Amino acid sequence: MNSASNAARTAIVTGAARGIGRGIAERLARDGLDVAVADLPGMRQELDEVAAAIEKTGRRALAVDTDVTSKEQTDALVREVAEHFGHVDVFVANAGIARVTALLDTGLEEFEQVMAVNLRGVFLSYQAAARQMIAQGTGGKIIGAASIVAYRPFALLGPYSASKWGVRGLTQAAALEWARHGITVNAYCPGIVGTAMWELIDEKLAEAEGLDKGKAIKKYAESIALGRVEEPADVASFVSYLASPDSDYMTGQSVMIDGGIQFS
Ligand SMILES: NC(=O)C1=CN([C@@H]2O[C@H](COP(=O)(O)OP(=O)(O)OC[C@H]3O[C@@H](n4cnc5c(N)ncnc54)[C@H](O)[C@@H]3O)[C@@H](O)[C@H]2O)C=CC1
Ligand SMILES: CC(=O)C(C)=O
Repeated sequence: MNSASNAARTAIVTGAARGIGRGIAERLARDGLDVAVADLPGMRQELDEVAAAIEKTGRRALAVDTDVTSKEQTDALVREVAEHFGHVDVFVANAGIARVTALLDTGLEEFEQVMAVNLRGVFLSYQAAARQMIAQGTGGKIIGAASIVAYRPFALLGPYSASKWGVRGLTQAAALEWARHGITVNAYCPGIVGTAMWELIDEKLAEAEGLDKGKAIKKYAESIALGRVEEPADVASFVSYLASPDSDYMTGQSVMIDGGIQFS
């Protein structure tokens, strides 16, 4: 990697107002990067709190309202960060949504909502980040949010699983095409992380399986070899590696970080 040399390296993290994205943003700041955090306008208060937490580490922060399903907004995010920090070295396309739905009951609108955020959003993010990094001539690190369901589906997460398989494919294609620019592209595949997303999944799965609230996540967590539900910090420490020069010889990979649910 040949990142911008004298200035601090910089990162953009989408879906950073809470959960895994917040964990990644704060971890990258502790690693010494200046970090721009992006999320939907409705998450502005939480996003400002994350920016304040980043500044407490001594690094610079920037909060930008961004809907990653919009090409205009995703391009504007990268442009604003490049103008503010001078360069973009790391882009973490973390934003995602989950919908719990049986395939036969899934309407087209719901299917397209999931694809719009989880796959189109990652495509637009990868594209905007790569264009900036190529223009800089510095190389860079592009990192996407996949999931263990990119390798094996969970019941009632069909469209979500398909979107994450898509992220795996996109990550491989981008890695191939952009290697000559010194850009590596990898994705992380968490398992069962205790965030707002799994609160929603638990509620819906419990409803579908006739279980009490909190019981579905408990049941699924029994398959975790390490015996505990994953935390955002577990994902963030792996993303810290992907964002660092230590991972310079790794590209095109979508790697399980799941406490041992799925062995590859
Ligand atoms: N929680 C889990 O168990 C797992 C999560 N993942 C993936 O990790 C990523 C983060 O997940 P969590 O933190 O658990 O979810 P979360 O629901 O807690 O946070 C997701 C964030 O993304 C933001 N977001 C949603 N749509 C957006 C859009 N169109 N534009 C910009 N931001 C948007 C939300 O406002 C929220 O702040 C997602 O891509 C998810 O699919 C993957 C595997 C497991
Ligand atoms: C939300 C998600 O990706 C899983 C595997 O739970």
